[in-house]
Amino acid sequence: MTLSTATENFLPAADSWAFFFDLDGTLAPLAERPDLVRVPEAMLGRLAGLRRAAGGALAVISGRPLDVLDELLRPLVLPLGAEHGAVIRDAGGRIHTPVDGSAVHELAAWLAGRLEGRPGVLLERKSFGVAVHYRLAPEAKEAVLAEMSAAIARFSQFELLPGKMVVEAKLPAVDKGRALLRLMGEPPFAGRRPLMVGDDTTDEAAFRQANALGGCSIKIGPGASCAALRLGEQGELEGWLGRVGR
Ligand SMILES: O=P(O)(O)OC[C@H]1O[C@H](O[C@H]2O[C@H](CO)[C@@H](O)[C@H](O)[C@H]2O)[C@H](O)[C@@H](O)[C@@H]1O
Repeated sequence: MTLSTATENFLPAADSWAFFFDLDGTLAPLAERPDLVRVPEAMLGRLAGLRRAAGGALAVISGRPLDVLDELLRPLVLPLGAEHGAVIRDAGGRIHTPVDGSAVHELAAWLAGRLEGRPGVLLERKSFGVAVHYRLAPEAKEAVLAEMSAAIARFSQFELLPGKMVVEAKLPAVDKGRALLRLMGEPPFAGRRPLMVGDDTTDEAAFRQANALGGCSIKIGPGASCAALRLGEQGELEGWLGRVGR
């Protein structure tokens, strides 16, 4: 039995599980630039159906900022762990920001100066961190890593988080595992078993947390992972969700 087959056969009951999804590479296919990403209509429909079946126990935990997530998930308004959990919107719509991100403006300005004039390297500013993308300039990977390491040495309240063709600076006190734990502490998530679905190294903390809480985790695509199950590629998720949401 392949791991994908094991996932096919894993159909968590919507009335006793809580569902957590990463966005880029999970709910939406990756794109050349962050602003080109769209969550397909069919996927939005699946999420809406599963949310109904799960009594609202469905959230997105992503590196993206909260306003961007709302835009990408429209018309759905979901509980969110945005910016890797630095910004949490609970099921009641209340926003929690558990960390102090005041140094981020200085960090972003410093990085912008260092990276200026590098073709294909994109700096994405967030409220609690900065992402530097090199998907359009893969040859710049080492230079981006060097600049980000220099940034962390200078702004030591931040740490590096490598992702897919991106290096991020984020606050150490936040990760997707803590975001999942926080959301699981309240209705309608509390008392259920968590399932986390993601595709990237940035999802590993949430996979670990979901497993530790007696739940499960699904990694999309190749690469080492602590996830319990696997889907071969992003395109497989929508069909699988259709079977779970029934
Ligand atoms: O936690 P996620 O929802 O997976 O977000 C992780 C980062 O995703 C975005 O970057 C990634 O997707 C881009 C669009 O497909 C792609 O161009 C880039 O190479 C990927 O790294 C987003 O821009 C970041 O803010 C997120 O942290």
